[in-house]
Amino acid sequence: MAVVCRNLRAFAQKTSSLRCTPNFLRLYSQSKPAPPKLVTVDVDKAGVATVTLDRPPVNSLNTGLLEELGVAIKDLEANKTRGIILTSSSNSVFSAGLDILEMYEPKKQNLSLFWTTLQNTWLSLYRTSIPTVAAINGHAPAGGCLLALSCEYRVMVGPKFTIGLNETQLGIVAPQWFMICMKDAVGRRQAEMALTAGKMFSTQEALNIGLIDKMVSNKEEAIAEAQKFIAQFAKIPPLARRMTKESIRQEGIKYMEENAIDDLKAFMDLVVQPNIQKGLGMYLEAMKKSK
Ligand SMILES: CCCCCCCCCCC/C=C/C(=O)SCCNC(=O)CCNC(=O)[C@H](O)C(C)(C)COP(=O)(O)OP(=O)(O)OC[C@H]1O[C@@H](n2cnc3c(N)ncnc32)[C@H](O)[C@@H]1OP(=O)(O)O
Repeated sequence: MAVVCRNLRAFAQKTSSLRCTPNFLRLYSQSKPAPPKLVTVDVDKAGVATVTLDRPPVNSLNTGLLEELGVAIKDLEANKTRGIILTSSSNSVFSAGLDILEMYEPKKQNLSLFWTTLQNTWLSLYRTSIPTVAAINGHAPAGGCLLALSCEYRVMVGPKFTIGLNETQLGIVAPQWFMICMKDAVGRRQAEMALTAGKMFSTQEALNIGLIDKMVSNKEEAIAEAQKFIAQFAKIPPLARRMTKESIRQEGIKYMEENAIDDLKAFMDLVVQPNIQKGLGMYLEAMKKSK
């Protein structure tokens, strides 16, 4: 027993002295790599932040990405950033929308956290006082379109990408707050037509109905247009701007503040339905087969 204790003491001394050596730090950092960041933030000299979704291959929105995006927006607000440009690290997809794997055969707790994180991050983006622009450099279906719609201005790379709230095509109904965002951008009539058909718009079609504000031919141009949009606010008194944005977006903000719990319950009840689970499984299979 005494020998065991002595050995343990020797080992403890050895490891505690090892703890600070470069070798130990190297070994420790090798065994515990930091998880890759799913959202990166670059602030330029003018104080404008480019927030890049970076979850290959398609930036599907899982809890981790949504959480990071929410934290990034809060940090940028605290740092008085002059503008946010939301874009993607992919060359062909802005975001594929909600991560279907978060909804397929889920644990109740995870599902609830997923939806609550989506609600909170959406509200942070939708109501932030910072000017926001989506530089949409790829396809933006469903939840991807929602993120773009939550910004104040949308510049999209064309002509080959598509955007829209396609939920009815998947046999589901877009939540009310998704619909409010579409109405905000294109008006009630166009929103009704787009949503009931679950239409995915080409870049040119999206421009025609006001779903996007500008079509450009590459990401660099999209970022330049976004910077131009943000620059105009340098001359506008910030309090007046903030209050106007908050006021004009009142319907969506109020909806979420008053209905978050009911919205969560409706989502949780729906997703666990056997027919929805079966549909999600088939959808995932179909996506794999279409490769
Ligand atoms: C169907 C949802 C029912 C849920 C019921 C609850 C209802 C409440 C929620 C209502 C609101 C829902 C909002 C949503 O956002 S639902 C998600 C809708 N999104 C889509 O339908 C987009 C699907 N994806 C695509 O169309 C294409 O992937 C895309 C055009 C974006 C890109 O095409 P590309 O050819 O470049 O890439 P692949 O299709 O080969 O995909 C690569 C891999 O990524 C996987 N993938 C794609 N999209 C998703 C996704 N949304 N979630 C999870 N995984 C996704 C795809 O399977 C490939 O995986 P593998 O490499 O493993 O095969």
